[in-house]
This record gives sequence, C-alpha cells and structure tokens, in this order.
Amino acid sequence: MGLAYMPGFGNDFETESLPGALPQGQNSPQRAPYGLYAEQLSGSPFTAPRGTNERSWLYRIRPSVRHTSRFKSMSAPYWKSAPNVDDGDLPIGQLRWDPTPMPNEATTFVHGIRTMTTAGDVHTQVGMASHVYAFNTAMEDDYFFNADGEMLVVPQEGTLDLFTELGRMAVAPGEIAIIPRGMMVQVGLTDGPCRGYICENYGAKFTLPDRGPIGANCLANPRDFKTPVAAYEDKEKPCRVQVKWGGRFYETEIDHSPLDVVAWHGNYTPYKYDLSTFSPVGAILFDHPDPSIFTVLTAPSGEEGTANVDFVIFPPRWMVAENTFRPPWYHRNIMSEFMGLIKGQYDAKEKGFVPGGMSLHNMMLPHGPDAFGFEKASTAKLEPVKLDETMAFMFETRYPQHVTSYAAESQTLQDDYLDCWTGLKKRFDGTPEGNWD
Ligand SMILES: O=C(O)Cc1cc(O)ccc1O
Ligand SMILES: [Fe+2]
Repeated sequence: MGLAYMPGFGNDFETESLPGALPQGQNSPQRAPYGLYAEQLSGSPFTAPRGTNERSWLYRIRPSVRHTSRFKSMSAPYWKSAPNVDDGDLPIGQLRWDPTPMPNEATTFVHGIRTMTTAGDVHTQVGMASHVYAFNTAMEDDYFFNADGEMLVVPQEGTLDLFTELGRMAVAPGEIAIIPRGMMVQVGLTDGPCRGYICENYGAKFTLPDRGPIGANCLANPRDFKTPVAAYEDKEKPCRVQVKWGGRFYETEIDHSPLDVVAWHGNYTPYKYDLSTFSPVGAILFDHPDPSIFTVLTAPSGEEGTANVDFVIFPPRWMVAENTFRPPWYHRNIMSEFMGLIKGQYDAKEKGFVPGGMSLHNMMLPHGPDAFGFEKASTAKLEPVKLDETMAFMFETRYPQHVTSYAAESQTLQDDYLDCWTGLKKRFDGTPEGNWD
C-alpha cells in the first residue's frame, strides 16, 4: 500500500483526494464542491481553550446522519467498560499473562477485542480500559466507531490496515496508532493474523508530555507523528455500522460506505507514530530514573501531573550508570501499571514476560525485578550495555485497574507468577557488606 501521510502532532491539516474538493476561505459554502456535504466533527467542546480545541471539517458524499439510524443492540461480550461491576470478586494481586492465542474461527478486529482491565467510569469520561486484540479477518462491509473513547492501538504481530474517515494508515508492530473518539474506522490486515494491545482512553485526549528542563527536543518529537491524507470509497451496497456507546454495542444497516470523506481540514485526526523515532533520555552517571522519562503520550486527568493514563515505552537504549542497580527498582505505586511486550526481553523480567504477554501491577501492589534479575544486576560488571531489540510498554493510570473475569479465568494467566520473587534471599547478616553467597 503506497500510503501518504502528513507530519506533525496536533497540526491544523488540510487534504483533498479530488482537486478543488476542499472549500477555501470558509467552512460552509452554500454548495460545497462536487455536491459534497459539509460536516463538523467536534473532538472538544466548542469553547475549549485554543490549546485543546479540536475539530475537523469533513466534506463527504453523504452526511453521517445518513449512516446512523435505527440501531439495534449488538453482542461483544468480551469488550467491557468501567465500572465493570458484574464480574464480582476478582484478584488484585500481581498478575501476569502469556500471549493471547490467535483465534481459530474467522474473527474481525471488533470481535477480537478482549478486555483485560477497566478503570474509572466510562459514563463520566474518566479512566480507561486495557484490551488485547487478536483477529484474522478483515472487516469487509462493517464499519465501527467508539463514542466512549479514543483508542491507542499497539500492534504486536501483523500489520493493521486502518481505513478511517480521514484516511488510511498501515500500522505495523513497532508503530502505534490513535483512532479518535467517534471516528469511523474499518480494520483490515495485510500480512496475516494480528495481535496487539489497545488502551481505550475515556478521558481527555492523549497529548505530548511537557519536556521541562529536557528542553525543546528528544522523547517523542512532533514531526514523527503522521496523519493520513484524505481517502474515500464510493461504495453502494448493504453495509453495517457498529457502535460502542456508553459501554454497550449497537449495530445499524446502511446501504453505502460511511468512509466517503473526499476532503477535510482540521486538527481532530487519527495518527500513527513509529516508536523507533522516540529519542530516549536517561541516566548518564548514576541511578535509575523514574520511567516517566519514557512517556510517549499522556492523557491528563485535570489534576496536574496526575495522568488519566500515560503511554510509556521501554525502548532500546544504552545502560551506562555507574555503581547502580540498573533495572527498575522495587516499587509500590499509587498509579496502576499495565504492561505489554512488543518484542525482545524486559530487563526486570528476562523470563516469563514474553512478547504478546502482559502484566498488571495494580495500585500500591509491590513489584520489581525477579530473583534472577536481581542477582544478575547486583553482580554484573558495570560496563556500558546496550539493551537492544526490545520494546516493552506500560499503560499507567491514576485509577485502580479492575481485572475482568475473562482476564482472571484465562488459560494464559500464570499461576506461578509470584514465585519469580521467592528466590529473593535475605542478604542482611549484620555486616556492612551483607551476605552475597
Ligand atoms: O517494571 C515496571 O514495573 C515499570 C517500571 C519501570 C521502571 O524503570 C521503573 C519503575 C517501574 O514501575
Ligand atoms: Fe512499577
């Protein structure tokens, strides 16, 4: 697929797939070019301050009100929303899962989503959900939008073809994509079955974190975010629009494709980002910094420095710190940490946490390197070491993450996760050196 993208984060873009399709100098001409309908998609209240005001103007073959009528409920039993109170008494402990198996039957993206955790309350636009997806079949005449939140998609296997209202993106493992709240999408695949993770963000949109004293460069740079150019289909045949709204699912039949936006302008857009363009900043003399230095995107909660959810990565990097225990320290955290592994190994858990797997270290629950990792890092010669061919990530939220019954009862849940810490011996023997035998 030779797809084209426009660079920049939060830019005001304009794009047309037919010459002259985009009105110039105004949004609502009496008649839009090509007989298109003008429609505004508001991603923020009209009155939001400039810095967070987001909307796009879409010029489309039919207005989307022609795409959304007579909804009937649809079943998507594994996609849960917060508060997920029906699932009863579920484990709070440190949890870890093996990779979700690929489905055996034909499964599309929407039906291949399994919720692992939910946090906050979808009805008040607070919190998030962590999902896995595994699917093997392209959506043909099905289209989907999620009114409950934006979706941060983190592929682990297989390249996604995300055909959104504003254009088309190919998103491979090592890249991420954002599908804005309310934006129509059709998900296809290009190179076999797909698996990955989704952060469904019910709250304020993801944005770039401030860099503070780091300055004007490094971490995720705005130019590396890519928004698709306009693309449309003029398809007249029976189709379905599937909707997630208020934690429930609905479906409606229509007689044409809703991906009929010929031109658009604005700043409420889907985008993708290649994680290898993240320029990490880290410890160049001693100690292990807080993982917030690796924040790619942050979704604020309204309380300063307290994210509704952060998306943090652990990319390839050099470890050079002197006289330092280099892996993550032992930790208890008011924030809740859901982690996944896209490829390679994670330095706190060389075994057991595998690509496609997941872990959950919930609010105030202790965690840290396993016994093997502790031993190794405590005795290693501290030369410069490159952690290479690796990419782990974390969805870190201020709200406790409640596991779903699917996650708690899954065959992939590791019963023996806690054992990874049992080998942590008492080293204290009253001498300043401690006992390292
Ligand atoms: O592995 C984790 O739990 C994530 C994590 C990484 C790190 O470098 C420091 C703290 C932390 O919680
Ligand atoms: Fe942690």
